This record gives sequence, C-alpha cells and structure tokens, in this order.
Amino acid sequence: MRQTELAKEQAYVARLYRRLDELREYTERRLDDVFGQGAVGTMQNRSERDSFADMYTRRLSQLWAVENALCFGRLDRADGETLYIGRIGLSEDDRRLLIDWRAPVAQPFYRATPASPMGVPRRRHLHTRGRKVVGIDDDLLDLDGLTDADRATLNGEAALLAAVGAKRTGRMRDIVATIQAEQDRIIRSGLDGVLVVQGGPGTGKTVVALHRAAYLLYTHRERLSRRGVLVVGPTPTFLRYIEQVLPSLGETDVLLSTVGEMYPGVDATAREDPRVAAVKGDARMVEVIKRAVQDRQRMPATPVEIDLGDRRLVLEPRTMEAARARGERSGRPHNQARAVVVRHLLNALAKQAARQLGKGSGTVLDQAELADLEEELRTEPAVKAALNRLWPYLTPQRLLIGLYASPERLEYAAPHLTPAERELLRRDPPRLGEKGWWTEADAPLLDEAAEVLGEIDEQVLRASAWMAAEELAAAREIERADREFELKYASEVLQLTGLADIMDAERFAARQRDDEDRRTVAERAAADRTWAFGYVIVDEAQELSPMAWRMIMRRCPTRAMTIVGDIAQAGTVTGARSWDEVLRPYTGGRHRVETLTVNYRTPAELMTVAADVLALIAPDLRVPRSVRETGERPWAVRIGSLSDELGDIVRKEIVDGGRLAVLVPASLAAEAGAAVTAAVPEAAAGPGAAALDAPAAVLTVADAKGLEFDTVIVVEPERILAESPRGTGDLYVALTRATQRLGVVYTGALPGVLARLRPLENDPRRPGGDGTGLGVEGTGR
Ligand SMILES: Nc1ncnc2c1ncn2[C@@H]1O[C@H](COP(=O)(O)OP(=O)(O)OP(=O)(O)O)[C@@H](O)[C@H]1O
Repeated sequence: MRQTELAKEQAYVARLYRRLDELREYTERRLDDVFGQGAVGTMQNRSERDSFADMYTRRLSQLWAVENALCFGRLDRADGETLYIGRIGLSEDDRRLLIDWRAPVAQPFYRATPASPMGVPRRRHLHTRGRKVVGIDDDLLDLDGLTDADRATLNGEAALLAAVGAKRTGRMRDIVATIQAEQDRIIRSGLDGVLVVQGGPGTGKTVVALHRAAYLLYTHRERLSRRGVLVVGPTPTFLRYIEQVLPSLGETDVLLSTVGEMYPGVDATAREDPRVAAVKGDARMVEVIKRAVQDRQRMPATPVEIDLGDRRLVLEPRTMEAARARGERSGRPHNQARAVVVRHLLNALAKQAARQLGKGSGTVLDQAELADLEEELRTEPAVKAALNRLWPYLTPQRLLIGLYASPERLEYAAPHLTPAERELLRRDPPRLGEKGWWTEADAPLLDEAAEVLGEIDEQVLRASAWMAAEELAAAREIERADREFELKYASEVLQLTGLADIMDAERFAARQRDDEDRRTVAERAAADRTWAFGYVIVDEAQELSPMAWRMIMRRCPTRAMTIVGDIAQAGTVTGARSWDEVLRPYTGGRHRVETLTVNYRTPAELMTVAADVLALIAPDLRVPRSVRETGERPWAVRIGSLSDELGDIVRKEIVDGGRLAVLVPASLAAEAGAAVTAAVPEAAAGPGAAALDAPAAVLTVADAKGLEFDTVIVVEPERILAESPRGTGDLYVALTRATQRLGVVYTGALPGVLARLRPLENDPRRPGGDGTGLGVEGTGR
C-alpha cells in the first residue's frame, strides 16, 4: 500500500519538476532573445529590453531557488479535490499543478486540526531527497472517514521532529514544510499596524518573522515591492545566519541590516564598554543632541572683527544675537537655518561697508547696491571664515566627534547627565583616515543629529528653484497623463508574460523610463537615510535602546511592522522591560501581541536548567514547552585552568559534521579563543562567517544572540552573571542556544541557580579528571 502510494507521489512530483524545467528553459530562451537584440536600437527599445532582461533574470533565479523540496505537501479535500502545496505556484494549460504555500487555499495545510479540519480530511507531508520522494506522513483529520489502511499511516509529527532534530549547518533553513498552526496565524496576520511576537527561546520567532516577510511580499506585492522590506537583526553574524531563508522562499529584494549599519555611509562596528553604550542609548540623548547643536549656534559676547586688508568690519554682539534669534525663529533645522542667519549678518556687514564707503549715510540705501555689496562680501575669505565660525555647516559626524572630544561641549549639552555619564561619553577624535571608529550605539545618535541638523543646502537650493505656479501645474498634468499610460501598458505586458507575480506594474513602468535608477529597492533604501520602508521587521527587539527605536520608527512612518523578541532575553540596560513601555510612544498602545509557546530548538532536559534562570529574571514568564527530549542531561565540570583544559574538553565534544559553540563572558573571549584554537585548529574565535561555518566557535553571549548550535559549552557562568547589568538574561540566552547538548565549564564556583547540572566527576571527558573540586550535586530529573 505504502509502496504504491509512494510510487504515485513520485510520478506526480516528477511531473512538477518537468514543468519546472520547462519554465526554466522557456525563461532562459526569452532572456537569450532579449540579449540577442544587441545594444542597438532607440532609447525606448533599449530600456524596454533592459526591463525584460531584468524581469527574466529575476524569474530565473526564483525558479532555481525552489529546486529543493519543490513540493512538500498535499491536501485531500472533502469535495474530492486534491491540492499539492509547494514553494511556488505552477500551472499548465490552465490547470493548477502546484499551489504556492502562501496562497489562501494552502492555509489548511498549516492550520487544520482534527477538531477543526477546515474541509480537509487528510493532509499529507511529502519528504523528498533531491527530486525523489522518500517518504510520506499523513495527518488524518477526519477520523470517521478513514479506512483501516489510512489509519496505519497516521504519523502526524514525524516531519516536524525530523526537521528539529536534524544536525545544524550553520545557516538557518526555511520551514515551509512544517510551519505549525500557532506560527501560521502570525505569518498570515494582516499587514497593517504593529504586531508584536513575544516568545521564549527557540519558539521560531525569527523563522516565523522571515516567513511573514515572504507571505506579505506575496500577498501585497504591489504595495511592498516599491517601498521595500527591512529586517533588523542584532549582529552581522546573525544576518549571515538567516540570509538564505528569504532567497530560498523566492524573495531576494529585502534589506537585512543591524542597527549599526542603518546610518548610510558609516560602518558602525567598533566595540565599546556596555556602560558607554547604555548612556548613548538612553532617551535623554535626544536633549543632549539638541543642546549640542544649540551650543554650535551660540554667539560670542564680544565683538568679532573681520579684517579685509584695506578696511575692517565689526560684528557687534547685538547684531549676532539678532541673527541667531532669526535663525531659531525660522524653525528650520540648523543647516537650513544657516541661510537666514547668514543673510542677516551679511546685510549688517554690507550696511556697515556702505557707511564706510561714504554711501547711504543719512540717506535710504539703494537696495540693488546693497545686494551687490552683500554678494561681494559673501565671497571674501575673511567674511566666509567668520560666518563659518559663527554658524558652521555641520554634518552629524562632525557634531558628534566634536561633542565627545570636548568636556566643555559635553558639559553644555548634557547638564542633565551625571558627571560620570558625561565622562563615559568622552572620546578622542579619530586619527586622520582612521576606519571603524564608530560604534553601534553611535548610529542612532548620528541619525538623531541628522534630523536636527537637516540636509546641507539641498532644501535651500530646492526652495530657491523658482517656477511659476501655472507652469508647474501644467508640467505635473503632463507627467500624470504619461504615467497613467505607462502603468496601463506595463500591467498589460506583465499579464501577457505571466510575470505579474514577481514584479509590480509601477516598478516595471519605472524601469522603462530612461532615467530610472537601476539599483534594487533594497540597495536604494540602504543608501538613503530618509527612506520610508513599506514594511519593517525587527528581530531580537528586546535589545534595542530607546534611541535605536527612534531611528527605526523614522524608517517606518506607516507603522506597518512586526516586532519579535523575548523580554526575558534582554541583555542590555537600555533594552526593553515591557513591550508596552517601548511601543506606546509610537503606537499609542494600539499594537497587538501574539505569543509563541512551543520550543522547537532546545530539548526538555536543557530547558529544565534554563527554567531556574528564567525564574530569577521574570517569575511570571513560563519557559516554552520543548517538542522533544534527548535523554541527555546537561553537565558541569570544574577545571583548574581555562588555558590548559578548555581546548581539550571542546575537542572531545565536537561531533562530526555538527556545530559547537563555546560561549564566554566578554572578558575571557581572548583567553578562551586562544585555548580552543590551540587544541582545535579549525575552530573560529570571535564573530563573523567563520563562526557559523567552523565545527567550533568561541563567542561572547552578545555575539551568539539569535544563533543556535548542536552543542553549547558555557564558560564561567558566574562571570557572565557578574559582568553585565543584565547578566541573568545573558546566562539564559547562553543556556538556550543548543539543539542537542549543553555543558558548563568553570574554575571558581558554580552559581547556585545551575544546581541541576550533572556533575562530571571522573568522567572521561574531564581532562585528568580525578573527582576533585566539583562544587555541585545535581538534583536532576
Ligand atoms: N515549524 C517549525 N518546523 C521546523 N523547525 C522549526 C519550526 N519552528 C521553529 N523551528 C526551528 O527552531 C529553531 C529556533 O527557531 P528561531 O531561531 O526562529 O527561534 P527564536 O524564537 O527566534 O529563538 P531565540 O529567541 O532563542 O533566538 C530554528 O532552527 C527553526 O528552524
């Protein structure tokens, strides 16, 4: 019975792959045709050709991305119809062969239960290896309608358990084949408003958020592909870990970014003391930045002399103060208010010069003459220098560097910070050409400063570009009519070519205009500080400081967002204590919260240990229920010296083809890294791609946020607790990174909260183990 079923499914899946191959060949041929047209032709032809080339290339990469597990499910509906569910939709001669997992009719594949079968008596999971079907599992949802043979194949959780128990590869995989009902509800939740997904470690928050991005792009492509989707993650290593998930779901145009990468043109990757980052992330910095700018607008209390060689001009304090007040009253940001201030000062100087030249004294000044004089003075180097000193153009970088460098400036800008906090902000300027000076906590401050300073000159230039109102209206009308025609044409082409699902008409039309910017939406968005995204997803959101939230919210004025995180895992002082506290200023309390409760990563044995730590952080939060047990209790071992013994322990714990992480307090990163790489040369010390690909990696807890490994060894938990103001959160994160095994290594004392660990006395894994010095008796389970 099973064999014939398998053979039938194999035949169907083979047909799907044949169709996929046909589509690839067809698209490749079309692409060749397009390129075959060569570079000749009119401008219109050329840009049309480029648009097609671009579209076919995208379509091809989508068709190649879905090769693995193209089809993974089948729904047998009560009305007799059978639907196959897969990564994309495929059809042939108007017949649906495969349904995209995101389509509404595919929903019962994830949500139907025996209690609510949604018109689907049977759901089938297909397991494939390459193009071969190697197994099937059925969930029988309508138990009355089953034959005995059907009952024999009942095996609901096999697909999920196989997926969650598999060895990790160092890269997150998609879960389209095994999305669970509570996750599916979140993935398909409506686009608008702020959705918060709270969930303990390993509940799939990250993977769910990414599938939600893919779902939203599929369902609202018109709206989202134009403005783009931004995913914010905690570290560059984490982004690397998740970067393949969306492409494997056929979505490539999403910008992944850390907070440190969000300010264009600045690579904010330098490390700093968490206490400094805490001050920089505090909401009081809004006022500090505002005052730092005001500090640069203060006028001298004594006259300023301007030496023009043959004569001298003087700016009196009264004049300068009046200019400043005008700048302030203009309500414009600093760089744009400069025009107002400069005009006032130049006017005063011109009048003075005119008096000196004996013109205008006692009479009404000729306006044209005065304007000429102002222009003349504007280009005088001595005048320019004086004006620049009085009201300098400022970039956010210049403002912050100047602020950190000067105790006086800090004192003026931050009277509401303590002297100790101001001292934490003090920092010498970068050396000439020094790269990598900015830290992650600087990025939101640069962004804040950019708001207060305004763009340099651009708006002034735009405002001065004069055009008669009627002329402008006529030009706009022509543009609108052209645009309508282009859009109509574009949607017809997209319908005809069957490419409507990968590109929206607006974008296609834009591509046909000669002057279109050929960068992808993600590339354009990354380079533009003022870009407003169509949708924003924030992962590990509990870590974000109030200043980082301000920057992220600026990128999403519509507040169409998904925010995922776990309050209990917050490691920074500025991190969130409650979602409501964080979000209320931006949502007025109108955000909705969904909770995930099942842990797919960490086995029950590990969560028992982690639960004791969670009880210290938030007694009211429950640990998520683990879907599986491994039968292996986590262990603890006390050693004499990290340098001498840690490497050996790690070497013995490495499993062939698996991934292991050694999680250490920041102060021990160098020592532990050296010890491990000496014993295991292929091991990686520190974050980056190597940490994901190597069989073993030494990481701080902060660097391991959001990641997972088959085996985790936590080093010196006592120090992890002591080293950061939210050390308990860090320890909780460290204990919940493993999918299989967990061990703890320490030299001093084991924190009481880890008493459940199994002491490794006289264990062969313990180097030179003689049973001495083990500080705990595991209570175990
Ligand atoms: N429905 C599912 N089917 C298969 N695997 C799943 C499913 N849901 C989650 N997982 C797996 O569980 C692991 C944990 O998921 P994820 O990293 O998204 O959790 P998280 O809630 O973000 O965790 P943390 O907050 O601890 O970083 C991942 O390996 C993910 O692929």
